[in-house]
Amino acid sequence: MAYSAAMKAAIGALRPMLETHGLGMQSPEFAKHGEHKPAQDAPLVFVACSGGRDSLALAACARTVCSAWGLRCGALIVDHHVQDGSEEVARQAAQSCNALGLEPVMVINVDVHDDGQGLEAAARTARYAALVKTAKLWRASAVLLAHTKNDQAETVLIDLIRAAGTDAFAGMSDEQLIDGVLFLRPFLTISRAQTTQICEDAELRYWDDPTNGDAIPTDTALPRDYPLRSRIRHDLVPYLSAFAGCDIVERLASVTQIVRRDVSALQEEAERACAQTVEFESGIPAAEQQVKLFANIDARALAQYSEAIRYRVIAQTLAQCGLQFAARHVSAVDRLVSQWHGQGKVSLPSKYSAKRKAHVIRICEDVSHANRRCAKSNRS
Ligand SMILES: Nc1ncnc2c1ncn2[C@@H]1O[C@H](COP(=O)(O)OP(=O)(O)OP(=O)(O)O)[C@@H](O)[C@H]1O
Repeated sequence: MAYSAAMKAAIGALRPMLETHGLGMQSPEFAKHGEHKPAQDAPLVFVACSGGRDSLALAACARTVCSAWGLRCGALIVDHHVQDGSEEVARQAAQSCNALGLEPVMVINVDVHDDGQGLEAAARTARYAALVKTAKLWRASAVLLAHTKNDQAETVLIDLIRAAGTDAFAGMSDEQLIDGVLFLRPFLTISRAQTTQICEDAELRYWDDPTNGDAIPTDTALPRDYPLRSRIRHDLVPYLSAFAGCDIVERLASVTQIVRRDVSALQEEAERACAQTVEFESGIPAAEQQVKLFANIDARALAQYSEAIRYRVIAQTLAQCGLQFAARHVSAVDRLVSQWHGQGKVSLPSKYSAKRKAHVIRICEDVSHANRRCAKSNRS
C-alpha cells in the first residue's frame, strides 16, 4: 500500500485516538514494523463502511494501524435497501474491505421505516441501531465512523440553518457513547480531498451516492429536492469560500474545536445540575406501549443556576422524556422556574405538559396530571 502524505495524515489522526481508548500496541513484540497477526481475543475495532470514499479510506488506514498493533479490525456495511442497486454497492464495499484484509466483514440488512422524520433520518436511526447491536454482539471495543472535516463543516451549516443554538458551532463530537458502544470519528481533521487521494493511491473503487450531486456541474445549483447536506456541499460551501476568500471548511472545522471545549464544560455543569434538581420516574405503560418517562424538577433548586444551565437542564429533561421539542418549549418551562407567578400548565409535544405545584414542576402526559397526588420531592 502506498504511504502518501494523505495516508500519513489520516493514520496520524487515527493512532492517538485509538491509543486514548486503550487500543494501542497490544504487545512489545509488535514494535517491529509491518503487519502482525492479532491474537484471537485481541480487541476488535469495526469500521462502519458505506462503500464511499471516506469510509473506504478509513478502512484502509484502520487495517494498517490495527495490523501493526495486533488489534482485530472488521467492517460493518449497512444495506438500507432504500436506493436501487444498494445490494451491489454493499457487495462491492464488502469485497473492497475483504481485499484490504479486514475481518470479519459483514453486510447488515436493515428495514427502514419512515415514521414522519424523513427517509434520511429514518435510515440513520436504523443504521445506528444495527451498528450498536452488531458491535455489542461481537463485543467490539469501538466502531469507527468516517466523517471528515467537510462533513463537520456541513453539519455546522445544517444546524445553523435549523437554528440549533450554541451547540451547532460544536459540530459532531469525535467520540460518542451510544447505548454502551463507543463510536469514534478519527477523520474530523481530514479532508474529503485527502480521503479521495487515499482511495486513488490504494486503487480502492469507491461509490458516489448520486444524491450527493457530484455529477451536476459546479456552476449549476442543485435542485431543491436534493438533500440539504448535498446542496450545502455543492452550492453553499463553494459560495461562502469564494465570498470570504478563504477555505470555509477549514474555518468552520477549527471553530468547532474551540466551541467543543466550551460546550463540554457547560454540559458537564448541566449534568451535575440535572442530577441535583431532576428526578425521573416511569409512567404507567398503556398496553403494549413503551414505558414513558416522567420528570419532577425542583424549581427552587434549579432557579439558583444561570439561564444557560437552566435551559440545558430543561432541554435534557425533555429529551430524556422522549419529546421532540422546540426552543419555545424550553423557554416556556423555564418561565415556570424563573418567572413563577402561579401561571397554568405549559403544553408540550406528544400530549405532555409541564405543571408547577408548590416548588415542583412535573413533566408528564396531560392525563397523568389529573392523577397527580401531591408530587413528592425529597428535597425541600
Ligand atoms: N451504509 C452504511 N454502512 C455502514 N456505515 C455507514 C453507512 N453509511 C454511512 N456510514 C458511516 O457513517 C459515516 C458518515 O455517513 P455519511 O452518510 O455522512 O457519509 P458518506 O457520504 O456515506 O461517507 P463515505 O464517503 O464514507 O461513504 C460514513 O463515513 C460511515 O462511516
